[in-house]
Amino acid sequence: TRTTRPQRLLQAVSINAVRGDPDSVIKAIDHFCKHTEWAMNVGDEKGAILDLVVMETCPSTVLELGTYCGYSTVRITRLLPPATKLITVEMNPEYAHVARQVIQHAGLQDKVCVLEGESADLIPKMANMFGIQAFDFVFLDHWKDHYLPDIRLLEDCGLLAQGSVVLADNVVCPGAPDYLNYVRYNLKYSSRFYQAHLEYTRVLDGLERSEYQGD
Ligand SMILES: O=C(NCCO)c1cc(-c2ccc(F)cc2)cc(O)c1O
Ligand SMILES: [Mg+2]
Repeated sequence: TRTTRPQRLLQAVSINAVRGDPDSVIKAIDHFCKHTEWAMNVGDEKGAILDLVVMETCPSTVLELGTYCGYSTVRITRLLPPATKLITVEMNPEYAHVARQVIQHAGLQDKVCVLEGESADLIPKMANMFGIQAFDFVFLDHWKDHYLPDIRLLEDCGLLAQGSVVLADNVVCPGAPDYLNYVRYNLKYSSRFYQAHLEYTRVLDGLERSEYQGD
């Protein structure tokens, strides 16, 4: 096929969503994925849980690993107060390019920084790049075998503080068993599981919310 799935998703947004309206961008993507073509966005069911966790955290600093087409970036950023910044990391340049356009269609480009590159390379540079101490909220949605090494790297770089909340997608499907074992049995975290389904399907999946207890 000439176009890619992210490009077809972006076209659905540009045709069906109202410029500057994040909720219409979210609805357009969910409609596209339910009726035209499945795509690996967090989706509406898990997205509603994501919304609740973001709202109860009221974060000032947010990190997302795994932007894809920017669906969860828009979901999170639409809930943040004006002064807040969200940093999202995507290693696939084509995904990053589509995500920037989706985020712009939602009118949220001034609150988001899309970083292209490997999370392991970028995490150690973030404190200096953005003048931040710790992240209040982290959303893990990138390669599932990178969840564990990256949360350890965030700890080692001092980017998690007491009360920091880490929410991980897909802990059942595709699964992140080593990550789950770490956050559930490590006293540095208080973890809980939110049962849900793989986006746009009836396959079981879920989110794991892990609160850092401090050093
Ligand atoms: O790999 C994923 N994300 C990182 C990509 O840069 C990912 C995959 C899937 C999925 C795929 C294929 C299947 F059969 C089941 C699940 C779902 C997701 O929510 C995801 O985030
Ligand atoms: Mg996911």
